[in-house]
Amino acid sequence: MSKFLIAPSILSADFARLGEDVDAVLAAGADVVHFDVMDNHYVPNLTIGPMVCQALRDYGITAPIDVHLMVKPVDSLIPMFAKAGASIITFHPEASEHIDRTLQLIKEHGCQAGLVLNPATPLSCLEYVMDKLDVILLMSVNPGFGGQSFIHQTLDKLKQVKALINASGRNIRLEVDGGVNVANIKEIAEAGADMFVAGSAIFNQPDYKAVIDEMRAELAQVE
Ligand SMILES: O=C(CO)[C@H](O)[C@H](O)COP(=O)(O)O
Repeated sequence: MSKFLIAPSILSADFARLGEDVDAVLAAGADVVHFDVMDNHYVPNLTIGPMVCQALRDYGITAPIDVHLMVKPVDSLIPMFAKAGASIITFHPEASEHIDRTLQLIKEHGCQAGLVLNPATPLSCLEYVMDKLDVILLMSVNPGFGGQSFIHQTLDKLKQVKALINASGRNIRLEVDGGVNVANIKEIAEAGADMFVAGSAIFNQPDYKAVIDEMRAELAQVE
């Protein structure tokens, strides 16, 4: 398997036929299902919860499901998502009263744990918890909606986080989410990302395989 993971955001999938659409994007070569959970409180939009995650598992989806919690508070949803089949659970530090406790809770429930940093969230929130992180997700748009443009300053932030990961000596995935597409994925990988969330760039095209193949071709130039 490539060291780079492509994680289509189902925020841009066809919710009326979600199982089928997720199946199609995995058959087209995606590695991970990115599952955006919004509560109309932490972010100004409302999406899906643990029942939909369970429904995807019941439908037969076996790929890792990467649950991105854009909710506040977060802790009560963690056991529910773990039970519903989440593989990775990430949350925003601003949404948890006790970041260390929330990370531990995710791990106690058998999932990989990660923090999500909004474009203006400082890197200081990573201090003291690097040892508990499996994933660091940098938002390259402000969270809440698909189809926004990539915020260019994220490239510098990626480089800084990559240096922190290298210094920690730990195997932490560096994920990026928002405005990722065929034209910029190479530059994002060069800045240090190894997991790429893309919603509209994939689901808004008729041929998912063609887009994912193009993304892989760009990434192959970095590997
Ligand atoms: O978390 C998100 C928004 O909060 C989405 O995952 C993200 O924006 C992906 O959508 P797109 O690739 O269309 O930008």
